[in-house]
Order: sequence, then C-alpha cells, then structure tokens
Amino acid sequence: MDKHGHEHVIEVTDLRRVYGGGFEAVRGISFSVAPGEIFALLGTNGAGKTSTVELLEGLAEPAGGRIRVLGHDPYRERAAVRPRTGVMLQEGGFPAELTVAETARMWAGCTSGARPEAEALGLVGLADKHAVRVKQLSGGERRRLDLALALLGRPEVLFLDEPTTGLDAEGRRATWELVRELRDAGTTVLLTTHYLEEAEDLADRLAILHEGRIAASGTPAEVTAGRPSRMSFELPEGYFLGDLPPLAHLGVRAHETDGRLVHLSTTELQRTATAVLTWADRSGVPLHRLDVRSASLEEAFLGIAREHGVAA
Ligand SMILES: Nc1ncnc2c1ncn2[C@@H]1O[C@H](COP(=O)(O)OP(=O)(O)OP(=O)(O)O)[C@@H](O)[C@H]1O
Repeated sequence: MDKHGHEHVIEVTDLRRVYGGGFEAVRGISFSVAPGEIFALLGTNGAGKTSTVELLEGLAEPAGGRIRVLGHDPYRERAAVRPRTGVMLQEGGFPAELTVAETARMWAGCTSGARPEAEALGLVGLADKHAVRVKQLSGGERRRLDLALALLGRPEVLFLDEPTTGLDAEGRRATWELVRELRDAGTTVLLTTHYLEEAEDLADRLAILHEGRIAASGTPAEVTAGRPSRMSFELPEGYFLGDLPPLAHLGVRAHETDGRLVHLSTTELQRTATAVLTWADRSGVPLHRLDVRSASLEEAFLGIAREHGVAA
C-alpha cells in the first residue's frame, strides 16, 4: 500500500538473481511503484538493471525475494500478468524481411484486445513507415517500432528497457512526451536508462543500482538533495584563483583549475555565484565560459560511483 491507500502496481522485496556460474547480479533490492507512476532504474554498466527488469517481466525465476506485479507473481502466474503488461526489451529481434505494418499485425495477432496497428504506429511516429521493411529502418526507428509493439495491448504496466538508446534528440523528446501521456492516462511505467537527463526529466521516482544493490532512491529532488552544485568560468590572463573572495566562506567544498578554467563545487550556489559575479563586476573582470548549475542527478550518480570506487 502507498501513503494514499492504493495498492502498489509493482512490489519488489529483497529480490535476488544468481546466474549459472554463481554470480549474484541482483543482491537483495526492494522498491515499489504506485499506479500511474514512472519509475526509473539507473545504474552503472552491469549494475543489474536488465537482470531486474527480466525478473519483473517474469522471464526468469528469482533466486530469492518476492515480486508482485498487479498483485501476481510474474513468473509463476505469467498467464495472469502477461496480457496486462507491455514489454520493450533491449533487443527487439524482428524478422528483417517483414514490413513495419506486417510486424505490427503479426504481433497484434498474439495480443488480446490489441489496439489497431495503425494507431500504435501513429503513437510512435511511424505511420508513414508502414510499408518499409524492418531491415531498412534506422536504429532509432527500430526502437520506436519496439515501443509501438509494447503498446499494442493497451498495457496497464509498461516495462521499457533503455527505450531511447539510439534515438536522436528529437526522437528522445517525442518518446518522453508519449511516455508522459501514457502515464497521465493511468499507465504505470518502469524504465531503465543510461541517460540521467531522461530520468531527471521523466521519472516520478527512481533508484540508482550499483553492483546489484540500491545505492540511492526517491524522487529526483530527493536523490540530488545534499549533492554539491557547480560553477565554472575562465579567468582572464593575469588573474588567479587567489584574487577571488575567500572561497571557504562561500560554501565552496572543492575547487579545481584546468589551465585558466576554474571549477567550483559548492553547497551554497547562490552565495558562491553572487560573490564571484560581484567580484568580477567590481573588478571589471570578464568571466568567459561562465556555467552555473545546481545539483543534478549526474552529480548524484557520479558521487555514488566515486564513493564506491568506480571510474565514472
Ligand atoms: N546470463 C548471464 N550469466 C552470467 N552473468 C550474467 C548474465 N547476464 C548478465 N550477467 C552479469 O550480471 C551483471 C548485471 O548485468 P545486467 O545486464 O543486469 O546489467 P545492466 O545494469 O543492465 O547493465 P548495462 O547498463 O550494461 O546494460 C553483469 O555483471 C553481467 O555481466
């Protein structure tokens, strides 16, 4: 149950996955996803995202722990869960010779209560590609076809494994917009992504996985809270870091110089930025390449990787 008294659509408790050779890829993770929520699983390469999503989709049996999707065990009660979920795997693997429309029709034939193929293709912006063979689609268009197929059964729960990998910036934004619309219409979405911006922009809540464990979780704001913000600028010839106001009094935790470029890491961005800009203004110093950014998911992600000794 969540705080509003709703049943969770996805509930994961102390989940474990161990591969054949004895390698423990998922080491006791717990999280839940509420109805109509977008939940993102982030993580370094090999953190266990795909291993987890496959368990949620019922494709393998967990080595330990418990999963409930729409109140059912997705592995043991696959027949009850599968028709109500849509799955977009990392590798679609469609017959290359079929056209887009034929692929959608074939898929619709295996899907109960499928929406019209043209509607699904239209949702992902592939309507004008219906007569094109799958092998002729670009990488990004194939990803969009994957998504169209996942949407055919009007799923209540959508699993998206790296849905925007290979898409250009416009395609990525269009997919985010579509995922948001689906969420607003009540679909619950669990996605994995390598794009921190995607999680920041799209996810209502997220978990950062690291070596099979959850290193941080919450809303994007909760996960970034307490992480330092960044300010950087280029000092002109003849000026040095020591010319600036004393940084330690401004919440600056760390500073680095890279040639003339100065990077400050601060817990009090407004004070730091005000002091530096006031100093520059009063001293008549032009600050080139000025960049000020508040704590982001990227900062949290890199911080977690650093704390765990991973080169990020
Ligand atoms: N079939 C398998 N047998 C043995 N080990 C595996 C198998 N599949 C995955 N692994 C290992 O499990 C770990 C987690 O892999 P997984 O694919 O879940 O990570 P991921 O977070 O999705 O990574 P990526 O971001 O690189 O896609 C990795 O160390 C991987 O090598």
